[in-house]
Amino acid sequence: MNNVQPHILLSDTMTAAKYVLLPGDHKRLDSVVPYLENVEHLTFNREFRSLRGWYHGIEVLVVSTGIGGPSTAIALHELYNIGVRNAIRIGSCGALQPSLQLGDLVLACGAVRDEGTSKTYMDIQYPAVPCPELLHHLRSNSKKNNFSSVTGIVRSHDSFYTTKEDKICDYWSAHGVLAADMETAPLFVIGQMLGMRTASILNVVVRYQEKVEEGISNYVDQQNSCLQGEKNEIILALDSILSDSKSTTK
Ligand SMILES: O=P(O)(O)O[C@H]1O[C@H](CO)[C@@H](O)[C@H]1O
Ligand SMILES: O=c1cc[nH]c(=O)[nH]1
Repeated sequence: MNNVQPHILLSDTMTAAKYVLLPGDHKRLDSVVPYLENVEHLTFNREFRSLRGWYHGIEVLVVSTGIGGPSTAIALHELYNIGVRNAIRIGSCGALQPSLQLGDLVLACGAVRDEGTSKTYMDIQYPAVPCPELLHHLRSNSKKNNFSSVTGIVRSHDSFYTTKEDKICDYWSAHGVLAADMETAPLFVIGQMLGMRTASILNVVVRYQEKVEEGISNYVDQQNSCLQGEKNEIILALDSILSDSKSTTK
């Protein structure tokens, strides 16, 4: 069967992986390479770049989703079509709480659906939540590795530069939301609808009330502890895949 998917350009003849890591930025694939064996770079079309490798004998795909819900939804559908059933986002985020430091990891136990993509799939009453077993593995492996992480609700959004951003962030901060990204809510909702197990790890790259452009520029320039956070989230995702593959409860 030749089922090459139109955007990610992968087919089920190219990989038998059941697990995928999903960074937004395609450059983050290079940071995953040192942790995998026998890495093969597969495809690169639009924002979707892919590679596969092995972690302790488990085949793992890594596919970038680009920025935001629509491209993430496309990647998820096409990954489902080639047999992938477990997706862990390895993303970046802006903190919504002053206690969060650069490089801390946020493990999402739910996401505010403040974006358009998940709403086109499912009524807003439907919760955006991860697979409980995958979240459990993230939490226990974070503890084992001694990573600085916190579990809580995140907010997924569609905008960066409206005049209302500060107000919106303060509102969700006051209601205990930990951090903001753009893909976690659609990942959780659409994953659930497809029958895929999902989880999301977010590396803090912008402090609460810091200018978002400055935080992201520093991350892009690889100037700060965000890079350690990025390494930690990759190790955490891979160790959790290993735990999950050994688990009898899935
Ligand atoms: O670094 P990634 O994984 O792309 O995640 C975050 O960074 C992008 C914005 O700069 C958005 O995609 C947001 O969710
Ligand atoms: O504030 C931020 C920072 C990174 N990514 C986001 O989505 N928001």
